[in-house]
Amino acid sequence: MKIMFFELIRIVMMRMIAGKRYYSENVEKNEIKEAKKFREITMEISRIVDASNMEYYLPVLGLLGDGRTMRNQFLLRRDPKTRFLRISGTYSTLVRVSSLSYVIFRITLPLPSTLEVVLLAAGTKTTATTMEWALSLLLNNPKVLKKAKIEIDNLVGDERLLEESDMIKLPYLRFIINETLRMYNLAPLLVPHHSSEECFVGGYCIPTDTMLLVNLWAIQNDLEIWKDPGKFQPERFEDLRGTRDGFKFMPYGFGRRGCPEEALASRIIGLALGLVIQCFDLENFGKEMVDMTEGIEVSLSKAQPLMAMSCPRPIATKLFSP
Ligand code: HEM
Repeated sequence: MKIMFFELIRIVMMRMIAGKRYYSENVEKNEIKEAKKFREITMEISRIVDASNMEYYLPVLGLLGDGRTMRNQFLLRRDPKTRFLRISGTYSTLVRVSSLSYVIFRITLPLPSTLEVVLLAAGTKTTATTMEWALSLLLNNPKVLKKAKIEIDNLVGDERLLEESDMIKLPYLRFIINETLRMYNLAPLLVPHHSSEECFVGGYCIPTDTMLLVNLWAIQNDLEIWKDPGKFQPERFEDLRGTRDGFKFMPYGFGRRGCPEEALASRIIGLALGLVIQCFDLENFGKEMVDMTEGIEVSLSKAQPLMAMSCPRPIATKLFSP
C-alpha cells in the first residue's frame, strides 16, 4: 500500500507542478529512465527532509557539496527553448497554460524557482504516509471501516465512483482522517519556527533569533484535553466545533506559516481513501493486527510498510470490467 500511495501522490504532484504525469503505462521508452530517476530523487528528498544535517553543526561541510546539488540540478532543468520545467520527456501544449511551473516561471523570470522542489518535499511523504496510517488504523478497527463503507455506499450507490464533490457529504470519512492526523501527524513538532523579534509565548519571553518548536504531538494526545487519546475514535470529532477548536487540533499548523495546502491535502486523502474503501474489501495480511510501530525519522512514518489483502467489490468489477 505504501508504494501505491506514494506513486499516486507523485503523479498528482507532477500533474500539478509540470502539467503531466511523471509516469504512465504509455510513456515512451526514453522517458522510463527519467521516471525512475525522478522516483529515486523524491525518495531521497524524503530521507533528507527527515535526517539531521551535519552541515548545521559544521558549516564547513557545506563546501564539499552533497546529493542535494545533483538533485536540484535534475529537478530544475528547464527546456532550453521554452524554459518550462523539464522533469520527464517533452511537454504538451497543456503544460504551457496550466502548470504551476509555468505560473512560477512567469512570476520569477528569469530566476529558476526552487518552489517546485519545496512542494515535492513538503507534499509527497506527508500525504502518502497519512493515507497509509489511516488505512492501517481502519484495518485494525473493522467496525470503523464498515461504518465508513456504509456511509459511502449510501451516498454514492453502486453506479458510479466517488467524486471530489461528494467529500463534503461524507462527515464520517472526514472524522477518520482527522483522527488519523490527531494520532499520527507527520509533523509532530510542526516545522521549526524562528522569532524575528522578541515575543511572548505561553508567558515565556522568547528572545529575537530563537528557534521555536511546537510539540503538536503532545497537544493532540494530551490526557487533559482528549479522552483516551491512544484510542482510535473518529466519533470524537462529531463534538468538535471547527477544526482548530481551541487550538487543540491543528495538524496543518496555524497562521501565516501554516500549511498552504491543507485543502488540497485533505481532498486528495479523502478521495483516495474513499475510493479504496468503496472499491475494495480489505483485510490484514495475516491474522495479526497491523503493526503500528513508529519509525525513527523526524516525521512520523510507519516502521513497517503496510501490506493488505484486497478483493474488488462488485462496484469495482462492474465499473472497471472491459
Ligand atoms: C497530510 C498532509 C499534510 C500535512 C499533515 C502537512 C502539515 C504541514 C505542517 C504541520 C506544516 C508546518 C506548519 C507550521 O509550522 O505552522 C506544513 C508546512 C508546509 N506544507 Fe504541508 N502538510 C501536508 C501536505 C502538504 C502538501 C500536499 C503540500 C504541497 C503540495 C504542502 C506544502 C507545505 C509547504 C510549502 C509548507 C511550508 C509553509 C511555510 O513555511 O510557509 N503540505 N505542512
